[in-house]
Amino acid sequence: MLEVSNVTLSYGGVRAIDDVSLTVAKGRIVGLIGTNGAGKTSLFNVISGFTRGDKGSIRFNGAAIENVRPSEIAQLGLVRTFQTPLGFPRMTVLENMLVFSRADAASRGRIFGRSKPDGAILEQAMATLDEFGLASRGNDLVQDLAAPELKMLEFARAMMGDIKLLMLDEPAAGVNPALLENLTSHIRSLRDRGVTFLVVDHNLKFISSVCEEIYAMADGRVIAHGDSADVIANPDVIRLYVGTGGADNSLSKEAEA
Ligand SMILES: Nc1ncnc2c1ncn2[C@@H]1O[C@H](COP(=O)(O)OP(=O)(O)OP(=O)(O)O)[C@@H](O)[C@H]1O
Repeated sequence: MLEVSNVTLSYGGVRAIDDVSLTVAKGRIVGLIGTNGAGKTSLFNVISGFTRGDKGSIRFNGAAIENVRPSEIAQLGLVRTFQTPLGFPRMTVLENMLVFSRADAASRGRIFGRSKPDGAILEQAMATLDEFGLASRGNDLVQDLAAPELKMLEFARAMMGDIKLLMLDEPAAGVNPALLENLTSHIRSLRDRGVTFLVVDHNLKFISSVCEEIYAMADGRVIAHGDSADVIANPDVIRLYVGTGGADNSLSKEAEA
């Protein structure tokens, strides 16, 4: 579904991505780990079109997307979230859902000062909010949401389009254990409904429990790839995390277990 081949990106003298190749097969939940500055977000930015790589190719369902704009990439069904959830803080939760809907402006209705939103779109938005525990927040302003609710909204909003591949950037950051379980079950159920995932996170316990396959990056390069359990137990990966005291240290504990 997603094929990243030999992608390189430099910021001045810093090589943020150094000849990275990565594949995400349809229906998989793939993790991407690495300590701070490893190049994970830069890679997300290049895949989703927000940053143009210096070299390399990216194909999504067979189509070359390395020179395609983010909005067009999203329309192809490749959607990403951000470390800091984006949104329209002075609009309501429901309006934010409608903005992200794939429907045309007329169907999205009153957010553009026109008629009421199309019933089917509204129904989809309400059902999705309900699924993500935000049903009672529909009429509240996004600026009044608590951080975990904002995370859930970002996830819910992404579901308003016809998503094929969802790239999650640190979904577990700042999320309490109960919500994390909730998030994990959302990811699994969406996968069962046909969504493929690429997930970046520092919480290795979360990543290794939700992902079947992991890529590990360091200094812009892929240093390990394989089944989650194998990558978590990989000596280079352990050295990286133990050496920096990075992430939540669950890596070393899991590897020892
Ligand atoms: N806009 C930028 N300008 C200059 N350097 C940048 C820029 N964005 C990233 N970098 C550098 O590129 C390297 C990779 O950064 P990146 O944010 O992709 O890493 P990361 O693995 O996502 O880290 P984190 O886990 O902290 O988010 C780092 O050395 C970083 O300082």
